[in-house]
Amino acid sequence: MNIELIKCHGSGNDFLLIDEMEGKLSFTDDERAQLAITLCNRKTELGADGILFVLNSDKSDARMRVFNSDGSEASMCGNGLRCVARYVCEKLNKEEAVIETMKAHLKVKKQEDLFPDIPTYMVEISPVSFQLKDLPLELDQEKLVNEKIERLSDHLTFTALAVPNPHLVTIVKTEDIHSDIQKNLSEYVNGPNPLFPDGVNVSFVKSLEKGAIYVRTFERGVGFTNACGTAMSASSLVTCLIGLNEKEEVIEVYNPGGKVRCVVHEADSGYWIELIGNATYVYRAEVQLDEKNKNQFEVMKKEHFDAEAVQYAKLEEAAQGFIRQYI
Ligand SMILES: N[C@H](CCC[C@H](N)C(=O)O)C(=O)O
Repeated sequence: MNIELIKCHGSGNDFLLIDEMEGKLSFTDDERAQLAITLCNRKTELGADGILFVLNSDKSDARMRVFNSDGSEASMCGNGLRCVARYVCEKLNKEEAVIETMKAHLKVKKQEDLFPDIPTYMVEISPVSFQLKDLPLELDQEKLVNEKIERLSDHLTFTALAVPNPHLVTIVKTEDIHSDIQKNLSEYVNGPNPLFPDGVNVSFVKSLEKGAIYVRTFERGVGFTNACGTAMSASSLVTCLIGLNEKEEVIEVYNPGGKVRCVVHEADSGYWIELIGNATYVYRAEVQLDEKNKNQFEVMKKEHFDAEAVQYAKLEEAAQGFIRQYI
């Protein structure tokens, strides 16, 4: 079977985008999970943090399903949704669209370039819940906002929220950003444990200055990634809750892969976050799957988007330069 795909990234969080809208391709959920495990393997010619499947939607312009590199499906992916937003808007020749995701139909919209010649999109991150049952987090309380979890740390305080995928966020000092604490804690809560039966994305956040934060995330189903869009959105909201930043104001969110912008909103229906950042194409490829062995494939063609790589490298260099002043 031949599959055409686009390797893309949002702030260095990279994905393989596969279009199932044309009807030439249609996979079962098991096949999607197996494709994610096989094609995201970084020991192959491809490799990525996950796969974005773009499908038709009865009610919206398109539908996104996201599978982590371990084959698990997530309810949401912020960086991936920006890549899907670009793909669908360009396909339908629109400046904005609505994309169906597992828990919501979300607005997406082309934005002014975040940096010269870098395709930039805004995506809506919602619904947001602080109910521990929505992660789930097994604690005998309704919410966890800036509180200790003794089993995880004797000095860190955490906030748990679903956007709607599950996030655990802690505001740390510089020394904790580079320590093994995050790796050890994240591997525990994403293995067999009494707290997070479905695992959780774990973010360590450093406040750089008013309106600027740094977020490093260990992603459920992946591990450490260059960035996690839902985590940066969740982290921005947490910094507003604890008074480091303001709702309705732009927060520059730096990460190991570059930077994005978040704006936290509070509506009658609850919080939602605007996540604004790049949607960069890396290459277009044609892959031939081995019919007999689902773990084997051959890359028949690969065409790189060289100009986009050059432009994104400039953004990344500028972001790293800013970060180095603080961390
Ligand atoms: N690993 C996440 C899904 C991908 C989210 C991330 N890549 C983003 O940009 O939000 C989870 O299992 O909840």
